[in-house]
Amino acid sequence: YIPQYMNIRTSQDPGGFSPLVCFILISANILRVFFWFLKGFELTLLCQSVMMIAAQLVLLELIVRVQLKNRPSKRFAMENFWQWDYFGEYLAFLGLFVFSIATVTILNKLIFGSVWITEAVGGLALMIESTLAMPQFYSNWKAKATGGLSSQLIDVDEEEALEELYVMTRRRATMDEHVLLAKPPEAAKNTLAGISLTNKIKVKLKPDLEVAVPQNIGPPYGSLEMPIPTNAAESTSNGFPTHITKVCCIGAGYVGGPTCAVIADRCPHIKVTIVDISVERIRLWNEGPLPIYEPGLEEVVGRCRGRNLFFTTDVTRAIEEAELIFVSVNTPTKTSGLGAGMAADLKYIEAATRMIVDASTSNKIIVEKSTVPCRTAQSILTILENNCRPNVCFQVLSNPEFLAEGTAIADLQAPDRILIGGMNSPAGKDAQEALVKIYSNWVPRKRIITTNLWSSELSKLAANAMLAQRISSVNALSALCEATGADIDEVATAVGWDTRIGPNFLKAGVGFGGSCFHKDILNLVYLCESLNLPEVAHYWKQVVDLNEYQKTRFVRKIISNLFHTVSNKRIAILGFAFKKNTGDTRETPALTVVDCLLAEDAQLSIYDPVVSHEQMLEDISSLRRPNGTSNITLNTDVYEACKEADALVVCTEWDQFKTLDYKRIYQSMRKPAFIFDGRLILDPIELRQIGFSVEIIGKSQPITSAWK
Ligand SMILES: NC(=O)c1ccc[n+]([C@@H]2O[C@H](COP(=O)([O-])OP(=O)(O)OC[C@H]3O[C@@H](n4cnc5c(N)ncnc54)[C@H](O)[C@@H]3O)[C@@H](O)[C@H]2O)c1
Ligand SMILES: O=c1ccn([C@@H]2O[C@H](COP(=O)(O)OP(=O)(O)O[C@H]3O[C@H](CO)[C@@H](O)[C@H](O)[C@H]3O)[C@@H](O)[C@H]2O)c(=O)[nH]1
Repeated sequence: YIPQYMNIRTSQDPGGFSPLVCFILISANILRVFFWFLKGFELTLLCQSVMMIAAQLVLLELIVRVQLKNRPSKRFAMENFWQWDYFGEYLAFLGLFVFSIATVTILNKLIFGSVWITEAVGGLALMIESTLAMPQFYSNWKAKATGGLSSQLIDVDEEEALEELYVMTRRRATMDEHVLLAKPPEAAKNTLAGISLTNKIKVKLKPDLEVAVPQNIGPPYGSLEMPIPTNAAESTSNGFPTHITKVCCIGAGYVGGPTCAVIADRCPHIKVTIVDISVERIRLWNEGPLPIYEPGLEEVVGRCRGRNLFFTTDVTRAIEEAELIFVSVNTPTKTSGLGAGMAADLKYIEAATRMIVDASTSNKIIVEKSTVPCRTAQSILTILENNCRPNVCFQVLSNPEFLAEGTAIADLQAPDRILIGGMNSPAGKDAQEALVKIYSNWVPRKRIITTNLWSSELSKLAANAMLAQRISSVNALSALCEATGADIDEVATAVGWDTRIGPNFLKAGVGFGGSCFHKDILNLVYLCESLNLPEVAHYWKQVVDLNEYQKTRFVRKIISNLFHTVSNKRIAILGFAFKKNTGDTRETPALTVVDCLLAEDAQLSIYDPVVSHEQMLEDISSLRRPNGTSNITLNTDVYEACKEADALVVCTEWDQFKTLDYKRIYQSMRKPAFIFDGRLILDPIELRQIGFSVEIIGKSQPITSAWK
């Protein structure tokens, strides 16, 4: 119980350890002590009982003190048995217990002399002690993990367990079930113990096994008292700090905000300052509501803001004091000039670089977080070299970000890998090592990959291109499924079971959206063209072309099913974000659907649970349709959006669309009532039974035959 005590004291969280264990051991041993008076057994065993009572009282006192901080108060009453707030209340109960047993013992010793009463006291002690595993078993069974048991108690290999936790977290994240590793590393170790124990008793892990990581875990770890070092960081002979204590991030967007908030959360010893030129964005980061919607982000920011995480527009000061600077500004596709519509616009990268060099009076490590064309680091270095103050040096690293929106926090807390590219020089290696050390605070070392600069830059574009290529491949097959009668979900499952292919990222749909895939592939295509590799450029261009085809193919399907005209028909668009669990609408396929339907004179009512109406209006206005937004109604209630509609079109896979009351919706619609599922989330059989005419991407009408 000493490791148990130490764990609880360090994490200030009893985790899954049940205080009922203390109750059982104290009461059983009190009975044993009295049993000794009645039937004197060996003195050593009596000593053991006394020591156990003392040890459990010490442990209980700590648990009671810690748990009061983490949960609502519970009054001293029987219905709250052994969950009371104060240690004195437990002592009062135990006093009463001792008094009762003492009375029985004295009466038996002096008056009754019954062997039965003697044996009953001893037997009761044994019976109570034999239930020892029950409370812990119950609490671990409820949590589906053995959190609360110290790893020493159950003897697990923590390295191995950490890897298992990683794999499970990743698996759940890819299953789109949001997982928050909101626990401090120390407490997470308790969770790990549970996973290994589960393996030990050879229970096969279920894919949906709960990783016992409650989202709200009470006080932040890395306590508020932890000082933020003000002294200069340690430097190497190359003049670059190896232990970073102050980090700045330029760009408080979808990447900069969450990434650096997680760094601050996981590294309480590092001061993280996020800067942006947008005064409004910084105001929202400081005052809320946060400028971006990302599950779990509020909790992370809430834990660190004002402690070691700061948001400011004072760019110069933040750069000046930082030892390492992430550049996380936007790199959109160029809209005019050379490479318009294809090449990445690097004006924000250049502006940020010039801001850095102007404000720097000491050596700094610059980290490219933004997605950039291969060899951008060279341009950054050249600008820095030509403008730096005397005796000020820079190192440039490439550290692309692989988070996906909607699961950003889980992705950042348990990344598949961290990629760090750097120069192959002693100073370059030192700079890489400094960044490796930051990530090592929560990412296993073997998942941190170091490469040369250009490999790292290109790997980011390559990863996105290959992910998007999978979606375009499955979407191409979905057209074939509709033509042949095959079912794309069944095909994708069958194909994905091949371990060489794997099951992830094979969901057919209305086409991929988001700020990255489209722009990054075009960026890659432009790079190939500029390097005189037209065949390679053509190959990747097909991924984007097929995506455009898929979006318009879906709209054609809608129009042809609605008797080749949607003029003045009311169509409900369900979902406007580019994917679920985000409010981001950049490159959302919903906008293409809206655009095409407006071109056909349809009346659209749009509903999205997260995207703001202002954002939708801004996006739709950018289409510059002759009627503007007059054919659009924006709804805050999904049932209102569907009322009197001729058709529903699912554009985003929000979970709530799976459980709507479709009978009620059907009754409120014009007939025949159509549903077009662009995300393959609805049950066609159930909907057809209600009366809907259902069209789903990659699925054709069921086979008809006289034989049932
Ligand atoms: N969004 C994603 O999911 C994602 C994932 C991985 C990588 N990326 C890449 O990360 C980069 C950033 O993407 P994002 O989605 O966070 O963009 P974003 O538009 O949300 O944020 C960029 C921020 O940078 C600020 N900015 C621009 N120039 C600045 C300057 N000179 N000084 C201070 N602030 C400045 C902007 O005001 C904006 O707030 C892009 O290169 C993108 O391709 C994005
Ligand atoms: O099987 C799938 C998976 C995704 N999508 C669609 O693809 C788009 C992109 O989805 P996702 O990749 O999950 O989100 P992003 O936030 O765009 O993340 C991608 O782009 C980021 C920016 O570069 C990278 O960091 C991530 O690794 C990469 O997944 C969305 O419209 C999804 O609906 C599908 O249609 N089918």
